[in-house]
Amino acid sequence: MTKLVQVAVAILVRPNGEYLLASRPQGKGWAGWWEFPGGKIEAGETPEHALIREAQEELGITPTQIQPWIKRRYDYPATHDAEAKTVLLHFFFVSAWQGDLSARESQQLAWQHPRLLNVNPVLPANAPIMHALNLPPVYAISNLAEMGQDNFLHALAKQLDQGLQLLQIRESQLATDVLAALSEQVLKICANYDCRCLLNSSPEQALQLGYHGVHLNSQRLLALTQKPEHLLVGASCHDAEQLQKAQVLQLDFALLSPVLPTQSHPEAVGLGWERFAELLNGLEIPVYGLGGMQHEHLAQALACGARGIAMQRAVWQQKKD
Ligand SMILES: Nc1nc2c([nH]c(=O)n2[C@H]2C[C@H](O)[C@@H](COP(=O)(O)OP(=O)(O)OP(=O)(O)O)O2)c(=O)[nH]1
Ligand SMILES: [Mg+2]
Repeated sequence: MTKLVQVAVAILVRPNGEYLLASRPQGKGWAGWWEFPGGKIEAGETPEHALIREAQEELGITPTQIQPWIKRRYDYPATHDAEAKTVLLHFFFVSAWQGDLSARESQQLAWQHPRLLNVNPVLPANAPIMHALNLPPVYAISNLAEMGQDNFLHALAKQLDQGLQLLQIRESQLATDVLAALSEQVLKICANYDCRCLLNSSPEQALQLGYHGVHLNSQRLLALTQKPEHLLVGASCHDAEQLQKAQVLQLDFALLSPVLPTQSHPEAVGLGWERFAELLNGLEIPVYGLGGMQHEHLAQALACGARGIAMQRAVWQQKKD
């Protein structure tokens, strides 16, 4: 039996979304491969303590804002420079720290833009993590029925100014020509920002209207046999089977709902955080929680292993700091 190694891993994130990777120094197994700073949890240590100690040892900094994220198990085979082992990786986001960051173990350090990874190879256990980091923590969903078009476009401009990076236009009630006109306006506004837009519709219509992506409802997901090409693809899921399907088709992400009771579906009982975390456990596809979400639920969603939260109402209200 291979041994199980518990590891604390720090994803240092700058306000602009860039995160830090480090190369594994010579003399360690998998030398030269890129990873997040971190290391083994020692006997008697909590994962948080290990995270702080490793950040001090490897980078000379003390994390001051720590957010627990995904736990991930991975079996490493034996290689020329390392024995076989199973790791349980405890990932944390670190968004603030004290001290000047420096490479204390003669490792190379590289800040990475979430969508332009320019170092390689990255440790294989981290592949799904890199996919998740391609996506921002907040996914906004349009709500013209309640807001009207003018208010929506106004609120959209405000959110883009505040850093919104992922948007779903979900307006199936609109006539085709009205949807086309709205889409043109939305895509034009978003083109000035780093925001990707998905249309909740068929892949064909999303492509035809010039969207970056398509968001599939669960019916479309269940009918799908292959991931549509040339589009970012998300799908709405409500149970384990649908999440599995989204994962098998290697979609870019899934939405899981409703996490909490919501105005949109007053008859539905929310999954609750515990069940939400259970459904995400071991899943490799990034997932957003939807249903009753407010900005302040983000930390809880991350702690359940989600990539973030999706919002159709609270996101259009002014963000609280
Ligand atoms: N730090 C870190 N380790 C990772 C990541 N992904 C991943 O699979 N691992 C694995 C590689 C190693 O098998 C294990 C970390 O152990 P390590 O040997 O680097 O631990 P350490 O920094 O405490 O170093 P050491 O002095 O004990 O050798 O976790 C990652 O992103 N960061
Ligand atoms: Mg280390």
